[in-house]
Amino acid sequence: MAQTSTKNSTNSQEKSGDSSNADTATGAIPAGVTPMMAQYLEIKASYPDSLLFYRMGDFYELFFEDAEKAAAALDITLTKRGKHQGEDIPMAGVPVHAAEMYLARLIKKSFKVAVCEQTEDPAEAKKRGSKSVVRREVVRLVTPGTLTEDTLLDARSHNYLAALGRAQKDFSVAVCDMSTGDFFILPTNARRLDADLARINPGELLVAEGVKDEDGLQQILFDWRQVISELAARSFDSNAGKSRLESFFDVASLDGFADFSRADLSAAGALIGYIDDTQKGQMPRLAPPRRINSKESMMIDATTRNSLELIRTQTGQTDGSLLSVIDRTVTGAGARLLARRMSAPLTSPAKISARLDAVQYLLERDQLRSSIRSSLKSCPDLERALGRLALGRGGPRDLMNILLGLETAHDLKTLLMDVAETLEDMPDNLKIACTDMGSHHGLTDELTRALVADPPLITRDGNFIAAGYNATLDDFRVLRDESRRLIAGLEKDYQEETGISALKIKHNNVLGYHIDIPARHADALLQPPLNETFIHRQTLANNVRFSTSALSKLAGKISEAGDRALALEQELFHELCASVLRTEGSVAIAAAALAELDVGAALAELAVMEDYARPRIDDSLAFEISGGRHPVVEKALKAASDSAFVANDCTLNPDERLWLITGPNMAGKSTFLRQNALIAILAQMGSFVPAKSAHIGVVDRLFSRVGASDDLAHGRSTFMVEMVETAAILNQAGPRSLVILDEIGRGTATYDGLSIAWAAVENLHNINQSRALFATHYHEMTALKETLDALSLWSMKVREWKGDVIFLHEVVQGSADRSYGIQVAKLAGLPPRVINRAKQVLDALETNDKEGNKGKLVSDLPLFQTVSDAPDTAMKKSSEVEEKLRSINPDELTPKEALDALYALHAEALKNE
Ligand SMILES: Nc1ncnc2c1ncn2[C@@H]1O[C@H](COP(=O)(O)OP(=O)(O)OP(=O)(O)O)[C@@H](O)[C@H]1O
Repeated sequence: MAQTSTKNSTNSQEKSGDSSNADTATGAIPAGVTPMMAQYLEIKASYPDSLLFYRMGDFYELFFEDAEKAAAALDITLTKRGKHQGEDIPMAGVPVHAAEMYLARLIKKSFKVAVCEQTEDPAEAKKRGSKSVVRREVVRLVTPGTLTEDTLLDARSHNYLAALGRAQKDFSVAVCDMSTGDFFILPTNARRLDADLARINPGELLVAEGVKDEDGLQQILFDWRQVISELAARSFDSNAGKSRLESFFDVASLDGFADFSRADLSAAGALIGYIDDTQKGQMPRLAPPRRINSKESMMIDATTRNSLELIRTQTGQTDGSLLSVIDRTVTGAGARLLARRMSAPLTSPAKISARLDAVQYLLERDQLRSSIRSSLKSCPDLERALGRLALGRGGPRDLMNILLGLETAHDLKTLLMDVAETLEDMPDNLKIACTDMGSHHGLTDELTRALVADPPLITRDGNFIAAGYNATLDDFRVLRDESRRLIAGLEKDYQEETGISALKIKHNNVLGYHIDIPARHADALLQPPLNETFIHRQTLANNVRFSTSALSKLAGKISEAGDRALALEQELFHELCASVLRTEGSVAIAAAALAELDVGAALAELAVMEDYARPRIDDSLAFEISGGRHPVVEKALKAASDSAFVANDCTLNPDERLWLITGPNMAGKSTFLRQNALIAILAQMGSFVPAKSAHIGVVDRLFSRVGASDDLAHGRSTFMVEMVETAAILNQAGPRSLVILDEIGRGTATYDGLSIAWAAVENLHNINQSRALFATHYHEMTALKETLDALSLWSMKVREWKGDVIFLHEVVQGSADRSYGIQVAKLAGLPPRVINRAKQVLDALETNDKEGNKGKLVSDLPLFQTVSDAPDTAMKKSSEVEEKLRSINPDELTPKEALDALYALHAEALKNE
């Protein structure tokens, strides 16, 4: 709803919108500018790139260009408010109580919003003079990477703020999630940067001014242009960064955390500086920075992630991605951890096995797994509640969430310890989780005593501290409640005294407590003797209102008791927050342990429900998948109750590490290629895999190029995109890599395409020596078998039946003899005329090819020959139907005969299909 009113504005001068030249706290004002507008312009000048939400009473108002942008983005009314230098001031406004919703929409559209609040009481401003303006300050800059509110965030994914630092040739990306406190630093280099950014997938990326236009970086950063915020180069100074980190973590040296490079310090310093700027000094809780060695995880570049549809599909949906299909987590934190693991599969067999051990343990214990999952289901988001409390944006419900989360941790720890004979029986990761869930009795006891069962979201109205927790609060409340009882008594007394049983004591915001009687009884109270007690306040159409000194006294007591109770509750709230934050480190560790358990139990559940097997991961170069399946395609087939998914083996051992796969379109090549890449990712992230068995020598880099499309934003054609991506693979892949290539060279002339594909396979085989799957339509390439030892030929099995093709989706040894392109085109519904013509062309091409006489083709197949000389049967038949139709005279037919004729024609038409 459009909101344009300025009701409840706080200061008469602000409302007037006149062009007085009065002085303000902000200094001299140019002629024709109101004091309020002068204040606005001064604040706005510091935030040129943000929309300024300027607080006016119950509204945030936007002016000038900001108003125009916000009105268009939010679909709210654009109106005018006063004049500035003779021109109307465009204005739009949003109510404060609904501001979060509007903020969410603006942030989604990549705006930044500076929230400017009134920071003094209007009464104070008035003391400075009737024309003074209420002091206002920007209290927060809301940007895509600095969100903490549940309403602005997706519970199941991280929202990362990242900063790209650099020192000479070294790069580093510092990353944090302000809502959870996660903080890590990823050293990288120009070659890995693309993959590392894709792994992080930041909601906002901070870079130094000008960096995004530099050669080499331009291409990589182009994909992130929507989320880039440019900062002055000095924000990335590594010395300043070091000091900032030391002061943020309150340490004399950072050595205790890790050995940070200059690039790390540059990135992390810019990140902390930006948080400080946007949060106006109200800093979030951040875990000490972990320095991650990117070699510890499988390198997967942006194109590969995109083509494999890991977290999102190529159209940007979460539904239909690998993550959506395997995610059985029951908490937001668990879902975020699972996504993190999928984004960065491990490369250490020992660490992978440790994760798999935990999954297996929970897989073998149905009862334990189900108890863990049902207890986690009702567990609130401990990490985010803690994050909000640390930022001073939390409320009583967040305290309750901390309590419930810690109680769940305690229950789960007990559950796990009960099941295991000794702690030693448990796999290491679960043992660590048990320890991490810790013991927080002191805090949970305190919170249990302090909080009511269902506390409100915010502290404003009080009533969240339980009775019995604080004696003084209890006293205030008794007083408050007692006074209420006294009001009821007073009402009764006055009814008796006046003889008016309709007399009521009511409360409203204008008069406070007052006596309300129907107008017909009013006279008695307006005359002696009652008018000595009852003081007239207000006459309405049907009611008259009075006050008395006794009532005013009582009201004063009530309000005082209420105010004091509220103030005390707020104080207690801050004390409780402080207690939580004193142990924030261990609460955060417990939260992480809960997420770990959720992921372990979810992957175990997945393995049981979907019949996944535990993969064997080691340092060899093996890749042996037996009975592998594609989890997403399998699910889609199940949902459509279509035919069952056909499982396939894949063995890329050193002596046959490159599979060349031929077969028609639609036969399942892409599915097969992708499923093997997905199995490698699932295995190395520590999940069981959709296969009968899997033995994988750790894959350090995964490359996938499956189908390309135009990249208009980059100004690249399909073929160019394909070549850029292929170049990246051939330049970077090594023996530990897994490469998936589908139909390289398709986008250009046949012989060019074939030559490129040919050379690419030779390079993969001889130079890269990677484990690779290469699908192609070029049957000529099967000749490579003669020269490349480790290449083996495979094809997709199909069966021909009455001229149609049936896909068996089975990968079999050998090469395909034909493409079946025309049969597939027929299945796709190309008109029979075109299919028949294509068959003719194909026959002619094949004959001429055999005779080595391509030039003859054009003369054999003049353009319109088919239509004139050899009208295709389908066309001829439809003429017969037409002729029959023409011979019918509808006027002469009985209804029965008409129906019979219709059936006959229909049957004829079917025959012609
Ligand atoms: N193993 C399988 N079992 C059952 N159905 C399958 C299997 N593999 C693929 N399919 C089905 O066949 C369809 C086509 O598969 P896919 O896209 O992999 O074929 P393709 O050979 O790569 O075709 P194109 O060359 O046109 O891309 C899939 O959408 C799926 O419905």
